[in-house]
Amino acid sequence: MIAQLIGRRRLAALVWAATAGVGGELSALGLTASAAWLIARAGQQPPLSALALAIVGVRAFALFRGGLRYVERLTGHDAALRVLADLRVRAYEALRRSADPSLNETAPGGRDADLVQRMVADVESVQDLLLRCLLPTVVSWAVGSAAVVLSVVLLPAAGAVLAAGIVLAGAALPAVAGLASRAGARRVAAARSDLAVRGLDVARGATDLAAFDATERFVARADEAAARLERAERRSAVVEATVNALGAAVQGLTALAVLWVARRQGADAVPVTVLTLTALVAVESVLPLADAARRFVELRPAARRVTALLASAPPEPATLSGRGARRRPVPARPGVELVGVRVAYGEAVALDGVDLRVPFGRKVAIVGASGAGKSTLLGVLTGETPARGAVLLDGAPLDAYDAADVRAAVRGLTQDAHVFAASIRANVALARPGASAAELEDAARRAGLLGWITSLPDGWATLVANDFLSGGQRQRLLLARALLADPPVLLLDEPAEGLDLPTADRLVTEMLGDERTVVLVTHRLAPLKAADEVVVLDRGRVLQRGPHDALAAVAGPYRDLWEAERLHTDHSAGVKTW
Ligand SMILES: Nc1ncnc2c1ncn2[C@@H]1O[C@H](COP(=O)(O)OP(=O)(O)OP(=O)(O)O)[C@@H](O)[C@H]1O
Repeated sequence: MIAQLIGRRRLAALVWAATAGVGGELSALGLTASAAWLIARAGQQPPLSALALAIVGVRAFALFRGGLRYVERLTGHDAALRVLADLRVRAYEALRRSADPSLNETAPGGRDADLVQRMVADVESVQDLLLRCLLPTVVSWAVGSAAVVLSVVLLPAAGAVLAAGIVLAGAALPAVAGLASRAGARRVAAARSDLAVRGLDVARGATDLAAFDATERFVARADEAAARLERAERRSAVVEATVNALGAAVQGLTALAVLWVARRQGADAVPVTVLTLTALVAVESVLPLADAARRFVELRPAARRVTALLASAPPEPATLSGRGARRRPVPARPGVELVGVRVAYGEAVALDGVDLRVPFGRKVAIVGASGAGKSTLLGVLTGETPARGAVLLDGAPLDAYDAADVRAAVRGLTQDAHVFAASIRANVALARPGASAAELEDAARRAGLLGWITSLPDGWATLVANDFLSGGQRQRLLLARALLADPPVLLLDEPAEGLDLPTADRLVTEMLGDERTVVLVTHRLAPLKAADEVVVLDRGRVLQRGPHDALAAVAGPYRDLWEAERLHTDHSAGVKTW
């Protein structure tokens, strides 16, 4: 897993960093051992010349320790950042290929912003995996082993004791820390998500809670979740502190045991001092492994997700995007077509064998109950929603074109369109940044928005955001943006949502009078007399298709919907006039 994340190009840089790290820590060990030898030997008052080598050794080790630790930090961070930079590109490419409907028809799900965000966080966490898990593990084990070898050379029995201490502190404790951390992290994550959900309920539903006198009850629920989180975090902290304390105890006991064994074996004061202090430093050098194990447990799921993403992305077909690949230009008046299109989100099937042929200039309305698959169908036409079956633009699959050209040709007002916290002008002009004032005004007028804009004190410069607008204003602003983009195939998902019925019907009728191709999703049927074809979807399947009048004339789901709408409209009109 780690080798796949690092990639062969950066392996050498990491090996350098690990070598510098091992060198730095071995110098620290050497410094302790030579200083211990120097102090113990000096106590025996030998001639100064007998200490000369040790004095040079202490100085050299001190210099090497500082220098090599610096080199390790520098090369380690440099290597980790380079690995990260490579990984970002590889992950992005893999994400793009996985989400490209033309390349991967088996993994529908769309480019979900949350998923992308999580993937960014996952990739970032690889840096910690290298710097806080991989390098410390290599360095700690190298230094621990070197200390054991040195001790065995000086006194085999002391070496055996040190080896036991190192295995305890460097393997057993990290294993316990890792297991405890996994259980603790699970408890904390569950408690944190529970608190987030309950906290959001209180914040977002404040008005409803106040109206139904339920604020206290819901705040108490959130308090309970906060207390649970606190308990879970305290428990994790206790486990962590216990592991740290055990580490310190193992370090002290190992040094004492080495001292005892060395004395019992009748060793001289000098080797006893060297062995004891070496044991102290050697066990200390493996203590960070407990923290590395905890972090590894935290980071492993993210690393697995990144590895799986890199492994799962289909290879880029050379004919489509290889260097110099020639893509078809999108004609000015393209038709669109779906053949046997199927989209599934896990077990749930959103579209099931849908065929739809829309020659240029045709106006098609998609109707059906909530969840029937209408928005999914629009997503498939733009190429945003991966699908099985064929999605054709001017008779050729979408992957025969540049993705940007497809986006420019087939677009409009979709359900996930967003109003940015910016001026009205910036929001509308997003579709065509170079648009003239006249073009902006024309789009706003057609969307029924111009009157409102000119009535505002700051006009086009008025700052807006998703939350500041009424449903109807928001929809018209997004429609103005879609109209300014002026695509040959215009997709409209409930463009008149939030408007009063006469305005809504007028607006939709006007949209259906355009010269371009229009694919419209709507719950309102009255204006569909102006459509060439109405497609009735039910649970992802086409139930009926044909012109409005023909469908309304025969018994079936469309006539039921139409009669229900007429009844409702007549009733509303009656209530109003009465
Ligand atoms: N990103 C998604 N992940 C999982 N399921 C999804 C996703 N998007 C849509 N679905 C499911 O696919 C089905 C079709 O959804 P779609 O949004 O296309 O319906 P719709 O006809 O546009 O509904 P509405 O009229 O309520 O907007 C629904 O069952 C929905 O729950």
